[in-house]
Amino acid sequence: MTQPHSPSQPPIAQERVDELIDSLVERGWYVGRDFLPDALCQSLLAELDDKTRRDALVAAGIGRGDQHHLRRDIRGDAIYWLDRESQAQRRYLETMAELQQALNQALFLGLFEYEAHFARYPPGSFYRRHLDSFQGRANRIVSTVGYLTPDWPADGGGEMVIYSPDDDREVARVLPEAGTLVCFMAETIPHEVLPTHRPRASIAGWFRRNASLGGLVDPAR
Ligand SMILES: O=C(O)CCC(=O)C(=O)O
Ligand SMILES: [Fe+2]
Repeated sequence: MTQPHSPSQPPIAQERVDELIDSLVERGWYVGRDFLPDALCQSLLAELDDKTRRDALVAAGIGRGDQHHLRRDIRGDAIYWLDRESQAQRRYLETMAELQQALNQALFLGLFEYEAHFARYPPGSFYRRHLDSFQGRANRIVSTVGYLTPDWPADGGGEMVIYSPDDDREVARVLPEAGTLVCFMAETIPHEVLPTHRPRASIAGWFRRNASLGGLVDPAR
């Protein structure tokens, strides 16, 4: 019997990776439904639920380093940075490493690192429109968001809205349904999370290039 994700078997079909790359080139963003395996999403959600019960999540802030501060009027999620401690996390990170390799081969992006956190948005929370690359530190090159909550209803709120970088028009509205992966250029694609009506679980992550500032290597967070 074949294992659902045996190490020799790439978890994502090549056609899906090609589709993602084409869309990034054409539009700067990609939305893939059923991109992530169900069993993987279930394990990751169980892990996030467990961390939530154990109070291991921290309130998310904006900015990094000295500039980091809480702004509940801007974002209301709680996060946990991936630390490779579980099989499910390692599997997710392996999948992203494959994607990183494919992006580098196709687009010469020079991505060399990936950082990601679990995010839980409690009912009523949101993340206002923003770009993912911090000003003056253009080191987050490509963003990814993988959704973990199964059976998300059409009226559940919490959609991710993507805007055109050219004219600010809304170009996509994505239900945060388990298995969906969104990928976009971090420096140019404005996006937001609309207020959610139920607990919303995801993994947000960023492929980075190393940026050094004043001789210091940029810290990851
Ligand atoms: O969860 C999402 O849909 C997007 C989250 C986001 O934009 C972020 O964490 O930067
Ligand atoms: Fe974002």
